[in-house]
Amino acid sequence: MTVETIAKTYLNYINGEWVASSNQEVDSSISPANSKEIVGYIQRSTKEDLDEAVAAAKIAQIQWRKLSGVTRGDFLYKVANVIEQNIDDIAETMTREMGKTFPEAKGETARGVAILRYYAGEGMRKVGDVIPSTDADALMFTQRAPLGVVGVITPWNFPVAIPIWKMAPALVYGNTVVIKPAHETAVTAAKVIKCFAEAGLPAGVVNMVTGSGTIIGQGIVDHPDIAAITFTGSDQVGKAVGQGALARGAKYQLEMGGKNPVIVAADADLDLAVEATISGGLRSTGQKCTATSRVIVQSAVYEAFKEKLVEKIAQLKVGNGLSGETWMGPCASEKQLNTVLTYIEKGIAEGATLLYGGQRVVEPGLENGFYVEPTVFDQVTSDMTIAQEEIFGPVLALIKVNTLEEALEVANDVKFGLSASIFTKDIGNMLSFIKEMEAGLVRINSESAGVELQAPFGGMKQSSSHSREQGQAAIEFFTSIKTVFVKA
Ligand SMILES: NC(=O)C1=CN([C@@H]2O[C@H](COP(=O)(O)OP(=O)(O)OC[C@H]3O[C@@H](n4cnc5c(N)ncnc54)[C@H](O)[C@@H]3O)[C@@H](O)[C@H]2O)C=CC1
Ligand SMILES: O=C(O)CCC(=O)C(=O)O
Repeated sequence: MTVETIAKTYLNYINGEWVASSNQEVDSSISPANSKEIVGYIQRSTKEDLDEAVAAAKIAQIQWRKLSGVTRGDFLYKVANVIEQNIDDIAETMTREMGKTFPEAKGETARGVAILRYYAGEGMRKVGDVIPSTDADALMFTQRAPLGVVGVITPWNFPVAIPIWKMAPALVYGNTVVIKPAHETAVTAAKVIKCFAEAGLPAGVVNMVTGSGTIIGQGIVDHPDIAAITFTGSDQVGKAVGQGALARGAKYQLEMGGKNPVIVAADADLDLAVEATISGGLRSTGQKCTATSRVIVQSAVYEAFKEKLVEKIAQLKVGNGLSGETWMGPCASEKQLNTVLTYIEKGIAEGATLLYGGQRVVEPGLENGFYVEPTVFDQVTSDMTIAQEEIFGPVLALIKVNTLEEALEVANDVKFGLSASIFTKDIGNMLSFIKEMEAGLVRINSESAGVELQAPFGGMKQSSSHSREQGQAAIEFFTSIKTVFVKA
């Protein structure tokens, strides 16, 4: 039976008003824990809706940029407070809509609050430098100017934190925003945008248009009045977004895939390494761009590590993320489940040994959800598809190496370079890893996932557009530098 009675319809937010799409069409957002459950109806918007949102953002920017950073920051403090008041509802919606467990969803929402407060404070920090001029009578300094309207295109895996870590800096530096959230998590996004509305932001400063990637996402890429685009999502779409933006001279920032390794050195604390591999690889059902997916283990401890890993994984409870007993929820969508199952089949076909899991979970109560077992492959080699491509699911590939040099070679043998971690007690190993590892985040004795909001976040190689988000790094994308020369 389809549970439709509680499903509400969520509207676009344009110029301070909640409005239906111009074609009156909606899509249902279903729960991955039970595909019969409709979480809500969301607008299947048109190019005209996007045009309206961009026009509103463009007009609103004229006044918004004139406010002081402190005043803009004050609005963000208010948004943070409203989200905090609604944290349980937002987190529960996130769990119902994309499947991650309620504690993870609540943690992510709290992280959104902290990000807002961080960037609210940013409104009081310096926005330029004084630089000595060769002319002793002149004053030369830099000033940060906003870009204009920023288009924000976000994925479903962090439906609260990612929109906020893009919107908060965009706003505090004087830009206005049009966001197109992932369609899979548009109800959660609408609840977040409602908090921006309740905080009293002026009309047009934040606008949300839901819809397909090909119409609304592509519309943002092509729109002449959108000055900059910030994107997180797949490698393939990200590259197309970058090309489209470049073609019309818009600024762009891309965060895309990862194929993150953990190296377990012969001297590692194996219990710690096992915990971190499980947490980094399987939390959020492996659907993080920072998730651990390759586990590169020195031969001296390979068998012992493997045994401990499988023993712990066997204890993980898969189920509905709203149940207190659940450790791992479903994949976020049927498409994602099928992607994961296809990669598992490829792993087997290419000769890896399936050590644990590998099956869809269809036990009573879960048969209508997109559940898959946590999965471990043994005897993986670096050339296999499961060791090269981003799976975005709870699949770990164990790779045996003899030396640390070999471990680093394998760790770097992918096109991505987002996050990497090593477990070792040896300072020499740590220093080699920090120096040689081609990744934007290198972590010692800690899992590959988990980003601190006050530090730069982004990848090397093909994981990003070589830019960084979050912390102080955000100012580089969301502003332009003016060099000012004043001669009295
Ligand atoms: N790095 C990350 O955090 C993420 C990576 N992924 C990877 O991507 C794979 C596919 O997931 P999807 O949700 O399909 O990612 P996607 O890249 O298709 O979607 C990300 C965002 O881009 C939008 N989009 C789609 N087509 C577009 C276009 N032509 N122009 C502009 N925007 C467009 C989507 O509507 C969504 O808002 C996953 O299996 C995973 O490997 C997915 C989500 C997040
Ligand atoms: O590891 C994290 O907390 C952030 C991951 C992330 O940014 C992503 O998956 O898109």
